[in-house]
Amino acid sequence: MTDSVPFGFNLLAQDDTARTGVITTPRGTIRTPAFMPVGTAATVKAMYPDQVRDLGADVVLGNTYHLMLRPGPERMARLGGLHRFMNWDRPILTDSGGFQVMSLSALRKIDEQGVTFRSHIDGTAHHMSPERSIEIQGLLGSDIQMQLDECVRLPADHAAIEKAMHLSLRWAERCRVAFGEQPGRALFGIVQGGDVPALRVESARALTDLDLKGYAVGGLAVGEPQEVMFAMIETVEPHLPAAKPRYLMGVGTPDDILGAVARGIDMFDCVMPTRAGRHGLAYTRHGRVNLRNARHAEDTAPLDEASTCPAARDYSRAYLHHLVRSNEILGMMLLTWNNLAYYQDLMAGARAAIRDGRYADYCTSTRAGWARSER
Ligand SMILES: CNc1nc2c(CC[C@H]3O[C@@H](OC)[C@H](O)[C@@H]3O)c3nc(N)[nH]c(=O)c3cc2[nH]1
Repeated sequence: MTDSVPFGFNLLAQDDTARTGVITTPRGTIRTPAFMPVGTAATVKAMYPDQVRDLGADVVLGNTYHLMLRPGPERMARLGGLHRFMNWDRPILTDSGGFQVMSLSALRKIDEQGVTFRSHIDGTAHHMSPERSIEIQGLLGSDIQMQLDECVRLPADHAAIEKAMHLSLRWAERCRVAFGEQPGRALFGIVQGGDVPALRVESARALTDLDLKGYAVGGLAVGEPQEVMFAMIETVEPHLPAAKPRYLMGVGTPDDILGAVARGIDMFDCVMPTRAGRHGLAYTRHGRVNLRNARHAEDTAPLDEASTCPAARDYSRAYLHHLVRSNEILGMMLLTWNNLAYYQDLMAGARAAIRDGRYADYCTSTRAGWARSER
């Protein structure tokens, strides 16, 4: 990887508040709006890396919390870093680990210094400070690194949301110092503030003053209704620099993504397409299809004969139903492949529609296709 190519973002077109652009990194470009397949433990589950690339993904996610516990950051560095480890030579974005500590580990504590927790794998005690999170992401070789933050589950009281947002701001500053100057890599801040508009604006403005290379909207997709999520994006968007990428963490369904793109978001990650694939659920142009359902038992039609993805085009629903009912590994592989291909097709369609100034029509026709669902 060369640092000759600085991290950058070029806005190509806008359609109302929706944007399309290109993020440049030393390991390749990222077309936005972008969906980033989740590769938590150094693998996009049930997928080969070249399949992930071929279906159109420009970037995948790794996860600091999981990788710091296994195989460990120093070992990963000795092995040449995460890209070589997982045979993915394009950009990788890593989350900072705070969210997983709160959702996965036992016996955790948050204080000014950082998070203290016990591994959900072997119960060993760990401490992660903002500085250590940045050090770990550097040892992994991450191209886009996230600040350590405190994400509050909703609903929550105003005091708890404010306290976590202010702590996250102090941690953003410490991450910026620890990250230093790395031209080819990016540190993103994470806007917090729960469902309180004033706190959201305060967080966005303070992070913008740090002049980071990108901004995530965090603290959402944590149990709030979609309209609250959209309202918070609308609140924050005007206070984020237009020239920097915006990343909505952990989102979401195809409908969430269309709505968030319309409100100015550029990057998404979500376990939905991969996790649903492992549970027999297919995302298609015609809506969601539950292949476990007996009505597919003799349906010789594929999921989508018009798809370029072999998993959607070359296998009957009857066969997929059989694989899912038999809990066969190939069922998880084919449905994961189909779902990630569908998400990438959805993003490619959105990018083209924004370029052509017809994004509203694209959303209407895409949603109409889902309504014809449950074939
Ligand atoms: C699902 N909803 C949701 N996920 C979220 C994640 C994890 C995404 C990360 O969690 C992992 O997926 C579960 C992936 O590896 C991804 O990188 C968040 N991470 C941080 N640091 N801060 C947040 O405010 C935050 C909010 C989220 N809301």
